[in-house]
Amino acid sequence: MPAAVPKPRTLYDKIWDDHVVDVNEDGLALIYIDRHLVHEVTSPQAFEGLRNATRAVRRPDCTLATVDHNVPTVSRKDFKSVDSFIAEPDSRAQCAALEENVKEFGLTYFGMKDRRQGIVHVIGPEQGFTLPGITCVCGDSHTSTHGAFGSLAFGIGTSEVEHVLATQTLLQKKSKNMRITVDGELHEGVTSKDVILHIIGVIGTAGGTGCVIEYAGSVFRGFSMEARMSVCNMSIEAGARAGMVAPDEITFAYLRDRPLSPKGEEWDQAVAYWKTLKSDEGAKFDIEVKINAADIIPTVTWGTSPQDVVAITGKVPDPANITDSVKKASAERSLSYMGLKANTPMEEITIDKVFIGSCTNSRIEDLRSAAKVVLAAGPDAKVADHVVAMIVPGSGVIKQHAEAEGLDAIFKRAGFDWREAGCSMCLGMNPDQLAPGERCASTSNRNFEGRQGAGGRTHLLSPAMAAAAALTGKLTDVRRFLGKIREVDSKLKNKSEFEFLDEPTIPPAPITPASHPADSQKALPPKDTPSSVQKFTVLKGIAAPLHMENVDTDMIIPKQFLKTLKRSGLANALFYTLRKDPHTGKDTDFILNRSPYDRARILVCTGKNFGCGSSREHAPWSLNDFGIRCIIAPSFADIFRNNSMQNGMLPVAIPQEQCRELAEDAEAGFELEVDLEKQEIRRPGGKPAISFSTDPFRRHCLLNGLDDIGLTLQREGSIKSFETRRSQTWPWLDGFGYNGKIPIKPVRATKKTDW
Ligand SMILES: CC(C)[C@H](C(=O)O)[C@@H](O)C(=O)O
Ligand code: SF4
Repeated sequence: MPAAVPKPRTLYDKIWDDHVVDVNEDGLALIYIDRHLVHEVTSPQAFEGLRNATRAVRRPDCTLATVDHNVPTVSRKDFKSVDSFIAEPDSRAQCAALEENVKEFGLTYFGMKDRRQGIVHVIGPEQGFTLPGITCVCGDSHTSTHGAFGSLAFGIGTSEVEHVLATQTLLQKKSKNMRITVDGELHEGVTSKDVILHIIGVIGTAGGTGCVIEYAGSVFRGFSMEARMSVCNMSIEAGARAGMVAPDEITFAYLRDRPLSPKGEEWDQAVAYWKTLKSDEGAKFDIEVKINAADIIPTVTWGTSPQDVVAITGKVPDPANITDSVKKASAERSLSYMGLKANTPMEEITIDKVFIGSCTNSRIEDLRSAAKVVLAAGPDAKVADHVVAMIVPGSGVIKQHAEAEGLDAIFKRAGFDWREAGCSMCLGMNPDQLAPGERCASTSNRNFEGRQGAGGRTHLLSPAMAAAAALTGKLTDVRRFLGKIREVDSKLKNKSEFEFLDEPTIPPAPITPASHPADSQKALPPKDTPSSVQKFTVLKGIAAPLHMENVDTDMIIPKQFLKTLKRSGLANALFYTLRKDPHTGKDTDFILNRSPYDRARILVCTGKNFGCGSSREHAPWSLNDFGIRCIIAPSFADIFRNNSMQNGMLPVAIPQEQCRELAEDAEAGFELEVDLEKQEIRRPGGKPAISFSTDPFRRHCLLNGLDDIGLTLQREGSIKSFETRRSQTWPWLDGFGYNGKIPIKPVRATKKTDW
C-alpha cells in the first residue's frame, strides 16, 4: 500500500502538533509549554496557590521573571531597594511579593537594578528566551508579541499561570487558523503600527476571536523583527489569541548570538528545524483576509476601542451615519468620552501628552523612527509648549543601546522626557498617568476609557506619528516631514552590533535543589487532592441586561484594582467607572446599581465579544465576588472564557437574537434558571427553554468542581515522556544560560528601520 500523503499543515498546526502531550477524547489537548514569562501583577495568587498546595515550579530553567507594570520610570540613580523606591504601597507590595517568590521558588529574575529589566514582552525576545517553534505563555494578553518569531505565544490568566508553574503544561482547545495577507508596497511613511491598526479597522476587535492569525505576504516578509513584533503584539486587539509570522533569515539574524539563543552545533540544528516552520502549500485556513498594502496610510484611533481607526487625513466619524443601534450608541458614548465633535478633521485635534513606549513600540527601531522625525524638524525643533512628551524604552538594554546611538540627546534637546524602562503610561498602574480630560498621542495598544488614567483620552498611533504630534501639538500626518526625514537618515549612527560590557548588579537567583525538575515528583499531590473550585450545577436568579458590545476587561475592572495579592474582595471594583460618578464618587444609575439587578447572579449581554482585552483574571474574580456566576453573550474573548471556567463560573455563548430575548426577560425583572447538566436556560412564563453547549471536559469539571492542576498532575507519566523526547529532539530548549554565570554577549540590532 502506498504511504499516506501527509496533509498540508499551517505553521500553527505544526507547532501545535509538536507540543501535544496528551489529547482527551473530546479533543481538549494537554500541551507542553516551552517558555514562561512572569510579571508581578498576575503571579502573586499563582505562587500563593503553589505554596498552599506545597507544589514546586516544575521548570525553573524555562521560566523568566521581571517587574514592569508597577515600576516608576523616574531615574534609578538612587535605587536601593523596591521597599525604599516604590512609594505607592500596593505597587510596592506586588513588586516585593515577586522578589520574595522568585527567591523562594528559585527563578531567574531581572529586578529594578538589573539592566535587563523591562517589559516582559520586550526582554524575552531581546535575550533570545523567545525562539521559533516554541510555545510561550505569560499572564499577560500581549504575549502574542512573541509570535513574531514563528512561535505559538499567548496570554493566560492567573489560574493558568499557576498551572504552568506546577506542570509546565496547559489544557487547550485548538484554535481556528486565520491568515491575513498584506501584499504590495507600503507608501513611504507608513509603518508596521499603521498596518496593524488598519487591519484591526478592517476585521474589528472581534475579527480574530477563536483564531490564531498567521501574517503572510510581502509586507511582513520585508519587515524587521521589531516591526513584526509590533504587529503580532496587537493580534489580541484584533480578537485573536495569538499572531505569528513564519521565521526566516531575518529572524535567525536577529537571534544569532543573543545571550539565550542556542550556540554552536545546537544553533545549526535549531536553524534546520526552524526552516521547516512555515505553512505548507495548500494548507487550509478557516478564514482568509487579503489587504492591499497601497490602501494603508498613517492611521490613528478616534474612539475608545482599537477598531475605531481612521486615516490621519480623515475626520472624526459621525454617529448619525451608523444604522445599527448598539454600534451607534457606542460611537456616541466614545465621542462624548473623547470630547470630540463628529466631522472634526483628525489633524485639527490638539493633544496634551505624548507617550512613546509600551510593549508595542518601545524597541530600538521605534525610538530611531521617532528620533528621525525630531531631527527632520531641524536643530531648533522643540516639543510644543502645551505638550508633555515622554519616551520610555522597553528595557534597560534598549535604553543603553539608544544612548550609545545618541538618541537620548536628540530627544532631550527637543524637550522630551527620557525615562527608565517599564509599562509606564500604557496603563497607568505606576505614577505615569493622564489627568482627567487630558488627551494623549500614544504608541501603546489600548485606547479604552480610563486606560491611561481615569478620564484620560488616548489616540493610538505609530512612534513617528507620536513624535510629529509632540512637535506640532496636534495629531499630524508624519508625511509632512518626509523629505527632511530622507535627508537626516544618514545622521543616525545605527549601531548594528552593540556590546554591553557592564556587569549586572543583581545576579540571578540560584536554582534551589527543592525546585529542581527532578524533584518535582515529590511535590505531586495525592490523586484525591481536594479542589477549591466551586461546583456549577443549576443557577437560578436575577439576570441583569447589558446592551454593549466589546465589553473589555479594563471596563469590567480598571487597572487600580489589579494591585491586589488576593483573588477576592473585588465586588466593589466591578464595572467601577460605570458604577461610580467620577466627580461625586456616588453610585450612578448603571444597571448593577439598580434594584433588583444589584442582586444579579446572571449577566445577559446582547453585544458580541464580551471580556476582550487584557488577560486579567481579576475580571471574573470581581464578577464572582459581586455574585454573578454566569454570563450569557453572543461571543466571548478566549482568555476571559477560560479564566471564568477556572473559577467555577459559566460563560454561555448563544446567538445574539436569543440574548436579546433573555435580556427582555431580565428587563421585566424575571429570574432565569441556567442548568449546566441539561445545558439549557429556563425562562419565565412557560416560554421555551434555550439550549446551549459547553465543551464536555469543561462541563464535567464545572459540574464536579474539579481543579485542572490536580487532574494534570495525574498525567505525570505522559509529561515526563514528552520531556524526554523534547530533550532529544530540541535539546536547545532545556534550561538556559543563566544558571551560574551571566553571559555578556553582543546584542545585535537590525540595521533597517521600519521605514
Ligand atoms: C496586567 C495584565 C493582566 C494586562 C494584560 O493582560 O494585558 C496588562 O498588561 C494590560 O495591558 O492590560
Ligand atoms: S500592554 Fe502595556 S501594560 Fe500591558 S504589558 Fe504591554 S506595556 Fe505593559
